[in-house]
Amino acid sequence: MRAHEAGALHAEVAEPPALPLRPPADLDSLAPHVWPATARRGPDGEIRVGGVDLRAVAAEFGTPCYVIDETDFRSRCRRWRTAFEGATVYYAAKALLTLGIARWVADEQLGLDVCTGDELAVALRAGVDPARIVFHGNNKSDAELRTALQAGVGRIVIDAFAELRRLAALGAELGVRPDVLIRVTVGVEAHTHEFIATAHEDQKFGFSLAGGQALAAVTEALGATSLRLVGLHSHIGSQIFDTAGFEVAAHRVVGLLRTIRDQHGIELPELNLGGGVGVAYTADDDPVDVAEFAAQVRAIVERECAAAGLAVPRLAVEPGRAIAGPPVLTVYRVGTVKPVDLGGGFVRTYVSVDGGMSDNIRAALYDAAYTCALANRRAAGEPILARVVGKHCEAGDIVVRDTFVSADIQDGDLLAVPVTGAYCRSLASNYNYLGRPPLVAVRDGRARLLVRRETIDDLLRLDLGDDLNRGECTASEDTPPDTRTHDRAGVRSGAAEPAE
Ligand SMILES: Cc1ncc(COP(=O)(O)O)c(C=O)c1O
Ligand SMILES: N[C@@H](CCCC[NH3+])C(=O)O
Repeated sequence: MRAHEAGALHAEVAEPPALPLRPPADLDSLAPHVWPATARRGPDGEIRVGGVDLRAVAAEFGTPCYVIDETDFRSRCRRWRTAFEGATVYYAAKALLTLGIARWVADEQLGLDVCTGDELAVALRAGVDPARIVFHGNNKSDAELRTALQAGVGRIVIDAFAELRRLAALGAELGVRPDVLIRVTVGVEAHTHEFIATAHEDQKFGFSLAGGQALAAVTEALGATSLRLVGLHSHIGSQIFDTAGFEVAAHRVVGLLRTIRDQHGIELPELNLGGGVGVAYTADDDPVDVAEFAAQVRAIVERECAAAGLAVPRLAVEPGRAIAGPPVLTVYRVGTVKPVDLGGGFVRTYVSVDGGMSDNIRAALYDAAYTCALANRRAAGEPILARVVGKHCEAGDIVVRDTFVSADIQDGDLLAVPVTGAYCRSLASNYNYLGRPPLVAVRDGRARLLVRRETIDDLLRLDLGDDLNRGECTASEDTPPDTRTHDRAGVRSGAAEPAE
Protein backbone atom coordinates (compact mmCIF):
# COMPACT_ATOMS: atom_id res chain seq x y z
CA MET A 1 0.00 0.00 0.00
CA ARG A 2 1.21 3.51 -0.76
CA ALA A 3 2.00 5.69 2.20
CA HIS A 4 -0.60 8.32 1.28
CA GLU A 5 -3.28 5.65 0.95
CA ALA A 6 -2.49 4.63 4.49
CA GLY A 7 -3.08 8.24 5.52
CA ALA A 8 0.52 8.82 6.52
CA LEU A 9 1.24 12.50 7.14
CA HIS A 10 4.95 12.21 7.19
CA ALA A 11 7.47 11.15 4.60
CA GLU A 12 6.13 8.81 1.96
CA VAL A 13 7.62 5.40 1.67
CA ALA A 14 9.10 5.18 -1.81
CA GLU A 15 7.58 2.85 -4.31
CA PRO A 16 9.70 -0.09 -5.27
CA PRO A 17 11.50 0.80 -8.53
CA ALA A 18 9.06 0.47 -11.41
CA LEU A 19 11.53 -1.00 -13.89
CA PRO A 20 11.73 -4.72 -14.46
CA LEU A 21 14.87 -4.57 -12.43
CA ARG A 22 16.50 -7.92 -12.38
CA PRO A 23 20.12 -8.04 -11.37
CA PRO A 24 22.14 -8.95 -14.43
CA ALA A 25 23.62 -12.43 -14.53
CA ASP A 26 27.06 -10.89 -14.84
CA LEU A 27 27.83 -7.37 -13.65
CA ASP A 28 31.03 -7.35 -15.68
CA SER A 29 29.62 -8.24 -19.07
CA LEU A 30 29.83 -5.58 -21.77
CA ALA A 31 26.87 -6.14 -24.10
CA PRO A 32 28.34 -5.77 -27.60
CA HIS A 33 25.36 -3.80 -28.94
CA VAL A 34 25.80 -1.23 -26.15
CA TRP A 35 29.53 -0.87 -25.54
CA PRO A 36 32.10 0.48 -28.03
CA ALA A 37 33.00 -2.19 -30.57
CA THR A 38 36.51 -2.72 -29.22
CA ALA A 39 35.60 -2.66 -25.50
CA ARG A 40 36.94 -5.73 -23.68
CA ARG A 41 37.94 -6.71 -20.17
CA GLY A 42 41.69 -7.05 -19.68
CA PRO A 43 43.68 -9.40 -17.43
CA ASP A 44 42.92 -7.43 -14.24
CA GLY A 45 39.27 -7.17 -15.14
CA GLU A 46 39.80 -3.59 -16.32
CA ILE A 47 37.94 -2.27 -19.36
CA ARG A 48 40.10 -1.64 -22.40
CA VAL A 49 38.89 0.24 -25.45
CA GLY A 50 40.92 0.40 -28.64
CA GLY A 51 43.48 -1.68 -26.76
CA VAL A 52 43.87 1.06 -24.14
CA ASP A 53 43.38 0.43 -20.42
CA LEU A 54 40.82 2.89 -19.03
CA ARG A 55 42.85 3.05 -15.79
CA ALA A 56 45.67 4.52 -17.86
CA VAL A 57 43.29 6.95 -19.56
CA ALA A 58 42.03 8.11 -16.17
CA ALA A 59 45.57 8.46 -14.85
CA GLU A 60 46.76 10.46 -17.85
CA PHE A 61 43.73 12.59 -18.67
CA GLY A 62 41.79 12.64 -15.41
CA THR A 63 38.11 11.98 -14.87
CA PRO A 64 35.45 12.45 -16.00
CA CYS A 65 36.67 11.76 -19.49
CA TYR A 66 34.92 10.94 -22.76
CA VAL A 67 36.71 8.13 -24.58
CA ILE A 68 35.97 7.54 -28.24
CA ASP A 69 36.67 4.29 -30.02
CA GLU A 70 37.91 5.64 -33.34
CA THR A 71 37.63 2.30 -35.11
CA ASP A 72 33.99 1.98 -34.08
CA PHE A 73 33.15 5.55 -35.13
CA ARG A 74 34.78 5.14 -38.52
CA SER A 75 33.25 1.75 -39.17
CA ARG A 76 29.80 3.16 -38.38
CA CYS A 77 30.44 5.91 -40.96
CA ARG A 78 31.40 3.21 -43.47
CA ARG A 79 28.38 1.08 -42.66
CA TRP A 80 26.06 4.01 -43.32
CA ARG A 81 27.89 4.90 -46.50
CA THR A 82 27.70 1.34 -47.79
CA ALA A 83 24.09 0.82 -46.74
CA PHE A 84 23.13 4.06 -48.49
CA GLU A 85 25.35 3.63 -51.54
CA GLY A 86 24.13 6.01 -54.22
CA ALA A 87 22.53 8.28 -51.60
CA THR A 88 24.14 11.05 -49.58
CA VAL A 89 24.90 10.42 -45.91
CA TYR A 90 25.39 13.61 -43.93
CA TYR A 91 26.70 13.08 -40.40
CA ALA A 92 24.63 15.30 -38.06
CA ALA A 93 27.30 17.41 -36.40
CA LYS A 94 25.05 18.46 -33.52
CA ALA A 95 25.52 14.99 -31.99
CA LEU A 96 29.26 15.49 -31.48
CA LEU A 97 31.50 17.90 -33.33
CA THR A 98 35.19 18.63 -32.95
CA LEU A 99 37.80 19.37 -35.59
CA GLY A 100 39.04 15.78 -35.36
CA ILE A 101 35.56 14.29 -35.66
CA ALA A 102 34.80 16.48 -38.68
CA ARG A 103 38.00 15.21 -40.31
CA TRP A 104 37.17 11.57 -39.62
CA VAL A 105 33.74 12.11 -41.17
CA ALA A 106 35.28 13.74 -44.23
CA ASP A 107 37.91 10.93 -44.49
CA GLU A 108 35.07 8.43 -44.52
CA GLN A 109 33.44 10.38 -47.35
CA LEU A 110 30.33 11.41 -45.50
CA GLY A 111 28.81 14.86 -45.82
CA LEU A 112 28.12 17.01 -42.77
CA ASP A 113 24.86 18.46 -41.46
CA VAL A 114 25.38 21.70 -39.55
CA CYS A 115 22.70 23.83 -37.97
CA THR A 116 24.45 27.00 -36.86
CA GLY A 117 27.04 29.32 -38.30
CA ASP A 118 29.37 28.16 -35.54
CA GLU A 119 29.06 24.48 -36.43
CA LEU A 120 29.69 25.60 -39.99
CA ALA A 121 32.80 27.46 -38.85
CA VAL A 122 34.15 24.31 -37.15
CA ALA A 123 33.47 22.25 -40.28
CA LEU A 124 35.21 24.79 -42.50
CA ARG A 125 38.14 25.08 -40.08
CA ALA A 126 38.45 21.29 -40.20
CA GLY A 127 38.74 21.51 -43.96
CA VAL A 128 35.41 19.87 -44.80
CA ASP A 129 34.47 20.44 -48.43
CA PRO A 130 31.67 23.05 -48.25
CA ALA A 131 29.91 21.36 -51.15
CA ARG A 132 29.36 18.37 -48.83
CA ILE A 133 27.68 20.43 -46.14
CA VAL A 134 23.95 20.80 -45.62
CA PHE A 135 22.93 23.81 -43.55
CA HIS A 136 19.89 23.51 -41.27
CA GLY A 137 18.28 25.65 -38.60
CA ASN A 138 14.94 27.18 -37.76
CA ASN A 139 16.40 30.62 -37.07
CA LYS A 140 19.35 31.22 -39.34
CA SER A 141 20.54 34.80 -39.19
CA ASP A 142 21.44 36.87 -42.23
CA ALA A 143 25.07 36.68 -41.15
CA GLU A 144 24.90 32.87 -41.01
CA LEU A 145 23.21 32.65 -44.40
CA ARG A 146 25.71 35.05 -45.91
CA THR A 147 28.63 33.00 -44.57
CA ALA A 148 27.05 29.82 -45.91
CA LEU A 149 26.56 31.38 -49.34
CA GLN A 150 30.04 32.82 -49.44
CA ALA A 151 31.52 29.49 -48.36
CA GLY A 152 29.61 27.68 -51.09
CA VAL A 153 27.70 25.33 -48.81
CA GLY A 154 26.16 22.49 -50.83
CA ARG A 155 22.57 22.63 -49.61
CA ILE A 156 20.53 24.95 -47.44
CA VAL A 157 17.34 23.60 -45.90
CA ILE A 158 14.73 26.34 -45.70
CA ASP A 159 12.62 26.31 -42.58
CA ALA A 160 10.36 29.41 -42.82
CA PHE A 161 8.92 31.88 -45.33
CA ALA A 162 10.87 34.78 -43.87
CA GLU A 163 14.09 32.81 -44.27
CA LEU A 164 13.19 31.89 -47.84
CA ARG A 165 12.80 35.56 -48.71
CA ARG A 166 15.95 36.64 -46.88
CA LEU A 167 17.96 33.90 -48.55
CA ALA A 168 16.58 34.79 -51.98
CA ALA A 169 17.53 38.43 -51.41
CA LEU A 170 21.02 37.50 -50.22
CA GLY A 171 21.50 35.17 -53.18
CA ALA A 172 20.55 37.99 -55.55
CA GLU A 173 22.84 40.42 -53.73
CA LEU A 174 25.81 38.05 -53.83
CA GLY A 175 25.09 36.81 -57.32
CA VAL A 176 24.81 33.17 -56.26
CA ARG A 177 22.02 30.63 -56.65
CA PRO A 178 22.15 28.11 -53.77
CA ASP A 179 20.63 24.65 -53.95
CA VAL A 180 17.85 24.55 -51.38
CA LEU A 181 15.41 22.07 -49.90
CA ILE A 182 12.13 22.79 -48.17
CA ARG A 183 11.77 21.22 -44.73
CA VAL A 184 8.38 19.58 -44.51
CA THR A 185 6.56 18.81 -41.27
CA VAL A 186 4.82 15.60 -42.19
CA GLY A 187 2.58 15.22 -39.13
CA VAL A 188 4.08 11.96 -37.84
CA GLU A 189 3.98 11.32 -34.12
CA ALA A 190 7.35 9.62 -33.75
CA HIS A 191 7.58 7.17 -30.88
CA THR A 192 10.19 8.95 -28.88
CA HIS A 193 10.48 11.53 -26.12
CA GLU A 194 8.29 14.59 -26.72
CA PHE A 195 11.29 16.94 -26.69
CA ILE A 196 13.01 15.10 -29.54
CA ALA A 197 10.03 14.46 -31.82
CA THR A 198 9.95 16.98 -34.65
CA ALA A 199 7.34 16.05 -37.23
CA HIS A 200 4.09 16.63 -35.38
CA GLU A 201 2.32 19.86 -36.21
CA ASP A 202 2.70 21.85 -33.02
CA GLN A 203 6.45 22.59 -32.94
CA LYS A 204 8.91 25.02 -34.38
CA PHE A 205 10.50 23.21 -37.32
CA GLY A 206 9.56 23.21 -40.99
CA PHE A 207 6.51 23.90 -43.12
CA SER A 208 3.33 22.04 -42.37
CA LEU A 209 2.24 19.60 -45.03
CA ALA A 210 -1.34 19.34 -43.83
CA GLY A 211 -1.78 23.09 -43.59
CA GLY A 212 -0.59 23.59 -47.20
CA GLN A 213 2.41 25.67 -46.12
CA ALA A 214 4.89 23.21 -47.55
CA LEU A 215 3.37 23.44 -51.02
CA ALA A 216 3.18 27.22 -50.74
CA ALA A 217 6.87 27.34 -49.76
CA VAL A 218 7.76 25.12 -52.73
CA THR A 219 5.80 27.39 -55.05
CA GLU A 220 7.53 30.46 -53.69
CA ALA A 221 10.98 28.85 -53.89
CA LEU A 222 10.35 27.81 -57.49
CA GLY A 223 9.50 31.41 -58.28
CA ALA A 224 12.67 32.79 -56.68
CA THR A 225 15.24 33.22 -59.44
CA SER A 226 18.11 33.32 -56.97
CA LEU A 227 17.26 29.93 -55.43
CA ARG A 228 17.50 26.49 -57.00
CA LEU A 229 14.95 24.23 -55.35
CA VAL A 230 16.35 20.70 -55.51
CA GLY A 231 14.22 18.77 -53.07
CA LEU A 232 12.31 18.19 -49.87
CA HIS A 233 13.50 17.42 -46.38
CA SER A 234 11.77 15.61 -43.54
CA HIS A 235 13.09 14.75 -40.09
CA ILE A 236 10.64 13.09 -37.74
CA GLY A 237 12.62 13.01 -34.49
CA SER A 238 15.43 11.25 -32.74
CA GLN A 239 16.11 7.91 -30.97
CA ILE A 240 13.49 6.11 -33.04
CA PHE A 241 13.35 2.31 -33.16
CA ASP A 242 10.11 1.92 -35.02
CA THR A 243 10.66 2.36 -38.76
CA ALA A 244 6.93 2.79 -39.33
CA GLY A 245 7.36 6.52 -38.67
CA PHE A 246 9.86 6.81 -41.51
CA GLU A 247 7.50 4.85 -43.74
CA VAL A 248 4.64 7.28 -43.13
CA ALA A 249 6.98 10.25 -43.59
CA ALA A 250 8.28 8.88 -46.90
CA HIS A 251 4.75 8.22 -48.07
CA ARG A 252 3.73 11.78 -47.31
CA VAL A 253 6.74 13.58 -48.78
CA VAL A 254 6.54 11.50 -51.95
CA GLY A 255 2.88 12.54 -52.07
CA LEU A 256 4.05 16.14 -52.01
CA LEU A 257 6.60 15.45 -54.77
CA ARG A 258 3.74 14.15 -56.84
CA THR A 259 1.59 17.23 -56.17
CA ILE A 260 4.54 19.43 -57.13
CA ARG A 261 4.91 17.48 -60.38
CA ASP A 262 1.18 17.79 -61.07
CA GLN A 263 1.00 21.49 -60.27
CA HIS A 264 4.35 22.73 -61.52
CA GLY A 265 5.40 20.08 -64.00
CA ILE A 266 8.67 19.61 -62.10
CA GLU A 267 10.08 16.46 -60.49
CA LEU A 268 12.34 17.52 -57.65
CA PRO A 269 15.47 15.34 -57.76
CA GLU A 270 16.28 15.01 -54.02
CA LEU A 271 14.63 13.67 -50.92
CA ASN A 272 16.35 14.03 -47.56
CA LEU A 273 14.76 11.91 -44.82
CA GLY A 274 16.80 13.36 -41.96
CA GLY A 275 18.22 11.45 -39.03
CA GLY A 276 16.67 9.82 -36.01
CA VAL A 277 17.76 6.19 -35.99
CA GLY A 278 17.92 5.02 -32.40
CA VAL A 279 20.73 3.21 -30.59
CA ALA A 280 20.85 0.77 -27.68
CA TYR A 281 21.54 2.53 -24.39
CA THR A 282 20.92 -0.59 -22.33
CA ALA A 283 21.14 -4.31 -23.07
CA ASP A 284 17.34 -4.49 -23.36
CA ASP A 285 17.23 -2.07 -26.32
CA ASP A 286 17.00 -3.62 -29.75
CA PRO A 287 17.68 -0.94 -32.36
CA VAL A 288 17.33 -1.31 -36.11
CA ASP A 289 20.26 -2.47 -38.15
CA VAL A 290 21.56 0.18 -40.59
CA ALA A 291 21.56 -2.11 -43.62
CA GLU A 292 18.01 -3.23 -42.88
CA PHE A 293 16.92 0.34 -42.26
CA ALA A 294 18.45 1.47 -45.56
CA ALA A 295 16.83 -1.37 -47.46
CA GLN A 296 13.44 -0.57 -45.93
CA VAL A 297 13.72 3.15 -46.64
CA ARG A 298 14.76 2.56 -50.24
CA ALA A 299 11.97 0.05 -50.76
CA ILE A 300 9.39 2.44 -49.33
CA VAL A 301 10.54 5.35 -51.46
CA GLU A 302 10.76 3.21 -54.61
CA ARG A 303 7.29 1.81 -54.02
CA GLU A 304 5.78 5.21 -53.36
CA CYS A 305 7.48 6.75 -56.38
CA ALA A 306 6.37 3.90 -58.63
CA ALA A 307 2.81 4.37 -57.42
CA ALA A 308 3.05 8.10 -58.12
CA GLY A 309 4.74 7.63 -61.49
CA LEU A 310 7.80 9.56 -60.31
CA ALA A 311 11.47 8.88 -60.94
CA VAL A 312 13.12 7.83 -57.67
CA PRO A 313 14.84 10.93 -56.24
CA ARG A 314 18.36 10.85 -54.89
CA LEU A 315 18.05 10.07 -51.21
CA ALA A 316 19.90 11.68 -48.34
CA VAL A 317 19.96 10.80 -44.65
CA GLU A 318 21.43 12.56 -41.63
CA PRO A 319 22.41 10.13 -38.86
CA GLY A 320 23.93 11.68 -35.76
CA ARG A 321 23.36 9.48 -32.74
CA ALA A 322 23.69 6.21 -34.67
CA ILE A 323 27.23 7.15 -35.65
CA ALA A 324 28.51 9.10 -32.65
CA GLY A 325 26.61 7.57 -29.72
CA PRO A 326 27.88 4.03 -29.18
CA PRO A 327 31.61 4.57 -29.88
CA VAL A 328 31.96 6.79 -26.80
CA LEU A 329 31.93 6.02 -23.11
CA THR A 330 32.48 8.30 -20.14
CA VAL A 331 34.91 7.28 -17.42
CA TYR A 332 34.07 8.67 -13.99
CA ARG A 333 35.78 8.34 -10.63
CA VAL A 334 33.50 7.13 -7.85
CA GLY A 335 33.34 9.30 -4.73
CA THR A 336 30.67 9.05 -2.06
CA VAL A 337 28.75 5.78 -1.88
CA LYS A 338 25.58 6.18 0.16
CA PRO A 339 22.96 3.50 0.82
CA VAL A 340 19.51 5.04 1.25
CA ASP A 341 16.80 3.03 2.93
CA LEU A 342 13.64 3.42 0.84
CA GLY A 343 11.52 1.52 3.31
CA GLY A 344 9.62 -1.64 2.56
CA GLY A 345 12.85 -3.55 2.45
CA PHE A 346 14.31 -1.49 -0.38
CA VAL A 347 17.72 0.07 -0.26
CA ARG A 348 19.05 2.13 -3.12
CA THR A 349 22.74 2.90 -3.10
CA TYR A 350 23.59 6.34 -4.45
CA VAL A 351 26.94 6.23 -6.16
CA SER A 352 28.27 9.75 -6.68
CA VAL A 353 30.70 10.36 -9.50
CA ASP A 354 32.90 13.32 -10.30
CA GLY A 355 30.79 14.68 -13.18
CA GLY A 356 27.07 14.48 -13.80
CA MET A 357 24.47 16.56 -15.57
CA SER A 358 27.15 18.96 -16.81
CA ASP A 359 28.69 16.24 -18.98
CA ASN A 360 25.51 14.23 -19.60
CA ILE A 361 22.21 15.99 -19.19
CA ARG A 362 20.20 13.35 -21.01
CA ALA A 363 18.79 11.57 -17.96
CA ALA A 364 17.75 14.89 -16.42
CA LEU A 365 16.33 16.25 -19.67
CA TYR A 366 14.75 13.22 -21.32
CA ASP A 367 14.66 10.66 -18.55
CA ALA A 368 17.14 8.74 -20.68
CA ALA A 369 18.22 5.29 -19.52
CA TYR A 370 21.88 4.34 -19.27
CA THR A 371 23.90 1.49 -17.93
CA CYS A 372 27.34 1.35 -16.35
CA ALA A 373 30.13 -0.99 -15.30
CA LEU A 374 33.18 -0.93 -13.10
CA ALA A 375 36.07 0.01 -15.37
CA ASN A 376 39.13 -0.57 -13.18
CA ARG A 377 38.38 -4.12 -12.05
CA ARG A 378 35.82 -6.87 -11.94
CA ALA A 379 32.87 -6.78 -9.57
CA ALA A 380 33.62 -8.74 -6.43
CA GLY A 381 30.34 -8.29 -4.55
CA GLU A 382 26.67 -9.08 -4.95
CA PRO A 383 24.65 -6.89 -7.32
CA ILE A 384 22.98 -4.07 -5.39
CA LEU A 385 20.33 -1.66 -6.66
CA ALA A 386 21.96 1.67 -7.36
CA ARG A 387 21.58 5.10 -8.87
CA VAL A 388 24.62 6.82 -10.31
CA VAL A 389 24.46 10.53 -9.59
CA GLY A 390 26.68 13.49 -10.29
CA LYS A 391 28.21 16.08 -8.01
CA HIS A 392 25.98 19.00 -8.94
CA CYS A 393 23.74 20.87 -6.59
CA GLU A 394 20.59 19.41 -8.08
CA ALA A 395 18.51 16.41 -7.00
CA GLY A 396 17.81 15.57 -10.64
CA ASP A 397 21.53 15.28 -11.34
CA ILE A 398 21.29 11.66 -12.37
CA VAL A 399 23.58 9.80 -14.76
CA VAL A 400 22.18 6.27 -14.50
CA ARG A 401 18.76 6.22 -12.92
CA ASP A 402 18.38 2.51 -12.22
CA THR A 403 21.16 0.02 -12.33
CA PHE A 404 22.94 -2.64 -10.35
CA VAL A 405 26.49 -2.28 -9.15
CA SER A 406 28.79 -4.50 -7.18
CA ALA A 407 28.21 -4.28 -3.43
CA ASP A 408 31.90 -3.63 -2.95
CA ILE A 409 31.93 -0.50 -5.11
CA GLN A 410 33.96 2.15 -3.35
CA ASP A 411 35.49 5.57 -3.42
CA GLY A 412 38.25 5.59 -6.03
CA ASP A 413 36.76 2.97 -8.35
CA LEU A 414 36.32 3.90 -11.99
CA LEU A 415 32.87 3.64 -13.49
CA ALA A 416 32.27 3.62 -17.24
CA VAL A 417 28.98 4.73 -18.77
CA PRO A 418 28.63 3.71 -22.43
CA VAL A 419 26.82 5.39 -25.35
CA THR A 420 27.70 8.93 -24.36
CA GLY A 421 28.96 10.08 -27.74
CA ALA A 422 25.81 11.76 -28.97
CA TYR A 423 24.30 14.83 -27.31
CA CYS A 424 26.45 14.60 -24.18
CA ARG A 425 29.54 16.67 -24.91
CA SER A 426 27.49 18.78 -27.32
CA LEU A 427 24.93 19.54 -24.58
CA ALA A 428 27.54 19.86 -21.84
CA SER A 429 27.60 22.88 -19.54
CA ASN A 430 29.79 24.44 -16.88
CA TYR A 431 27.19 24.10 -14.16
CA ASN A 432 28.81 24.63 -10.77
CA TYR A 433 31.94 25.73 -12.63
CA LEU A 434 32.90 22.25 -13.70
CA GLY A 435 35.08 22.32 -16.79
CA ARG A 436 33.90 20.17 -19.67
CA PRO A 437 35.73 16.83 -19.79
CA PRO A 438 38.31 16.01 -22.41
CA LEU A 439 37.60 13.83 -25.42
CA VAL A 440 40.23 11.14 -25.84
CA ALA A 441 40.48 9.01 -28.97
CA VAL A 442 41.71 5.45 -28.56
CA ARG A 443 42.91 3.16 -31.32
CA ASP A 444 45.46 0.37 -31.70
CA GLY A 445 46.66 0.63 -28.13
CA ARG A 446 47.21 4.40 -28.25
CA ALA A 447 45.27 7.23 -26.65
CA ARG A 448 45.38 10.81 -27.84
CA LEU A 449 43.52 13.96 -26.92
CA LEU A 450 41.01 15.34 -29.40
CA VAL A 451 39.82 18.03 -27.02
CA ARG A 452 41.52 18.82 -23.74
CA ARG A 453 39.77 19.35 -20.43
CA GLU A 454 38.41 22.81 -19.73
CA THR A 455 40.12 24.28 -16.69
CA ILE A 456 39.01 26.89 -14.23
CA ASP A 457 41.46 29.23 -15.94
CA ASP A 458 39.69 28.65 -19.25
CA LEU A 459 36.43 29.62 -17.65
CA LEU A 460 37.82 32.59 -15.77
CA ARG A 461 39.45 33.89 -18.94
CA LEU A 462 35.95 34.74 -20.17
CA ASP A 463 34.99 36.44 -16.95
CA LEU A 464 36.04 40.08 -17.01
CA GLY A 465 35.16 40.66 -13.41
CA ASP A 466 33.91 44.14 -12.89
CA ASP A 467 36.56 46.59 -13.97
CA LEU A 468 34.67 49.58 -12.68
CA ASN A 469 34.56 48.20 -9.17
CA ARG A 470 38.03 46.82 -9.42
CA GLY A 471 39.30 50.31 -10.16
CA GLU A 472 37.55 51.61 -7.08
CA CYS A 473 38.81 48.76 -4.95
CA THR A 474 42.31 49.38 -6.13
CA ALA A 475 41.87 52.98 -5.12
CA SER A 476 41.11 51.97 -1.55
CA GLU A 477 43.57 49.17 -1.12
CA ASP A 478 43.60 49.61 2.61
CA THR A 479 40.19 47.92 2.74
CA PRO A 480 40.59 44.13 2.55
CA PRO A 481 38.10 42.71 0.01
CA ASP A 482 36.15 40.53 2.41
CA THR A 483 35.62 43.22 5.03
CA ARG A 484 34.14 45.77 2.63
CA THR A 485 30.61 46.59 3.59
CA HIS A 486 27.56 46.07 1.39
CA ASP A 487 24.36 48.03 1.45
CA ARG A 488 21.01 46.27 1.56
CA ALA A 489 20.82 46.04 -2.22
CA GLY A 490 24.03 44.09 -2.15
CA VAL A 491 25.99 46.93 -3.70
CA ARG A 492 29.34 47.64 -2.19
CA SER A 493 29.09 50.84 -0.26
CA GLY A 494 30.94 53.66 -1.82
CA ALA A 495 30.75 51.97 -5.22
CA ALA A 496 28.81 54.89 -6.63
CA GLU A 497 31.61 57.27 -5.74
CA PRO A 498 34.21 57.65 -8.44
CA ALA A 499 37.71 56.80 -7.34
CA GLU A 500 39.93 59.75 -6.97
C1 LIG B 1 17.40 17.97 -39.21
C2 LIG B 1 18.07 16.94 -38.39
N1 LIG B 1 18.84 16.03 -39.00
C3 LIG B 1 19.50 15.08 -38.31
C4 LIG B 1 19.40 15.00 -36.95
C5 LIG B 1 20.16 13.92 -36.24
O1 LIG B 1 19.33 13.10 -35.54
P1 LIG B 1 19.88 11.77 -34.86
O2 LIG B 1 21.04 12.14 -34.06
O3 LIG B 1 18.74 11.29 -34.08
O4 LIG B 1 20.24 10.83 -35.98
C6 LIG B 1 18.59 15.91 -36.27
C7 LIG B 1 18.40 15.82 -34.81
O5 LIG B 1 17.41 15.28 -34.38
C8 LIG B 1 17.92 16.91 -37.01
O6 LIG B 1 17.19 17.83 -36.40
N1 LIG C 1 19.44 16.17 -27.78
C1 LIG C 1 18.57 15.05 -28.09
C2 LIG C 1 18.47 14.80 -29.54
C3 LIG C 1 18.11 16.01 -30.31
C4 LIG C 1 18.30 15.78 -31.73
C5 LIG C 1 18.60 17.05 -32.46
N2 LIG C 1 17.57 17.47 -33.35
C6 LIG C 1 19.04 13.84 -27.33
O1 LIG C 1 19.98 13.93 -26.61
O2 LIG C 1 18.50 12.78 -27.43
